[in-house]
Amino acid sequence: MEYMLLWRMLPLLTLGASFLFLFYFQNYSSKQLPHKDCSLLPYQRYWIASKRIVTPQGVISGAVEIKEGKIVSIVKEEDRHWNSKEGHVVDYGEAVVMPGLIDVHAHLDDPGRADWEGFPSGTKAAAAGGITTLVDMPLNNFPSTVSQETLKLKIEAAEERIYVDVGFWGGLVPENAFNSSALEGLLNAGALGLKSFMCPSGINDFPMTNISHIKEGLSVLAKYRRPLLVHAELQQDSESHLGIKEGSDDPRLYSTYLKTRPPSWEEAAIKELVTVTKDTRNGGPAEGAHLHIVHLSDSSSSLDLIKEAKGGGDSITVETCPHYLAFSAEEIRDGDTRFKCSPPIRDSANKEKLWEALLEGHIDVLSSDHSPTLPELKLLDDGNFLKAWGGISSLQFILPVTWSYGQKYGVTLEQLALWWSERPAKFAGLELKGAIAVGNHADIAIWEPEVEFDLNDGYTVYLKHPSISAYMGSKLSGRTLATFVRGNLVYKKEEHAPAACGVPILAR
Ligand SMILES: NC(=O)NC(NC(N)=O)C(=O)[O-]
Ligand SMILES: [Zn+2]
Ligand SMILES: [Zn+2]
Repeated sequence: MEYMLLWRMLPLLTLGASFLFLFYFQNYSSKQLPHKDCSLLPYQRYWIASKRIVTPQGVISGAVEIKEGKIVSIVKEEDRHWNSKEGHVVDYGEAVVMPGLIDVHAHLDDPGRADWEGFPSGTKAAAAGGITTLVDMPLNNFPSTVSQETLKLKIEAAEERIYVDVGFWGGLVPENAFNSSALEGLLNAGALGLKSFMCPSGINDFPMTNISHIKEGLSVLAKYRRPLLVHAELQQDSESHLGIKEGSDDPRLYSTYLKTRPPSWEEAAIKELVTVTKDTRNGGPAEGAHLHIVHLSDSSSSLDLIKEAKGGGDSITVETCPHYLAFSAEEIRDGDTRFKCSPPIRDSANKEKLWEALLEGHIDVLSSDHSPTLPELKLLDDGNFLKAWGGISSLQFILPVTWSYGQKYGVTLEQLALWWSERPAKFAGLELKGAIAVGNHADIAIWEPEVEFDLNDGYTVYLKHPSISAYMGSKLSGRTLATFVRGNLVYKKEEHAPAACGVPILAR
């Protein structure tokens, strides 16, 4: 009897199921397909033409065909038939068409301290600077991103509030380091890798790790083939930082701050790190894991240790930031705490050696380490370097800064693409990003290297607190004309697309 009833109900059940399917599918696809407010260009299929397109095979004159967010063909000028092909052509003339920048180290402070930066302002600034993907750091937001649950808060906070794509690093802290299921939960939830500090981070709910925590972290990451990023400064109790005398050393002098964090701190941290990166070698117990040293400042002994580890087959990379390449300690004016960061900006000889290492390929990638705060916490009036918040605000300017300060060293467009797109994409595991190549996301920055501008009050800065940026007041060259994220024109000459259509990037 019951059996008969089931048979009679079957058509009804099938109908119900198909409605459910249709409903789900429509919802799903409406989320996936960009709506018209995502882009300032009303085409799904079009060409971007220019005399200077930066591809992994070199700079070409020609056009890039984009269809539904992806690059579907790249045609050289001499093969002129793209002209006759269907589709709208946006001709940028002499402007440079480059892969969008990928910044693997940015603190957007959202949720919890969105008044320091926040997803909307941070990603608008990114788009205005030619950045198409950011990887957000797990600290300075509150709570810190150290668990599956807190990563979920990040993803929720990003929803419909990001103008470029954003991935997330999770935090490796003493609380989760020996708890592999907690770490796996965080990695399964989509963290692209983990980040830890070997010195106090300045954030209470993000305590520092020691080398045993780091070794444990690497062993879990090995299974996922994802990286561990480390802030490598290890406090040395000896001479230096205790050497400054309260009262006699003026806290408004940059040199006073410099003494508190000598290069020996970086060297000591890296010395410990390379004892565990041996495990990442082929056949080693943590093969598959990777260690990445963030924001290297010391270009002497610290760098030598990294080179040696690389030479031995350790899976290790290192980044530096535009501020270490642009500024030197001698130029920082008394009380100008906009320049305070850790590790500190060192002397000009150190800077020259950093450039050399970058040009020779010993430094792998560049990142902003955009780490803003409230202007009050920068103590600009006081100018006390010892008490001010450490962190440089730079996100919108990283391309013109690298380009402008790189002129002296003959930096090429291909090198910019390597340091800011190709290698960061590979390092963060972003398979469809980082190069203008067929099949990749159409993440593209259009900019004019020769156009100079003054970063003064008349310049439109999208960062929440422009006044704390160390670059305000400088003259730079390289203006962003337009930025495309997965084919959406998200930024064009001081205008953003009405809707925030960046997506969270989650590792699988
Ligand atoms: N809590 C921070 O954002 N710290 C940052 N501060 C800097 N770099 O001065 C960093 O990345 O270490
Ligand atoms: Zn750091
Ligand atoms: Zn940082």
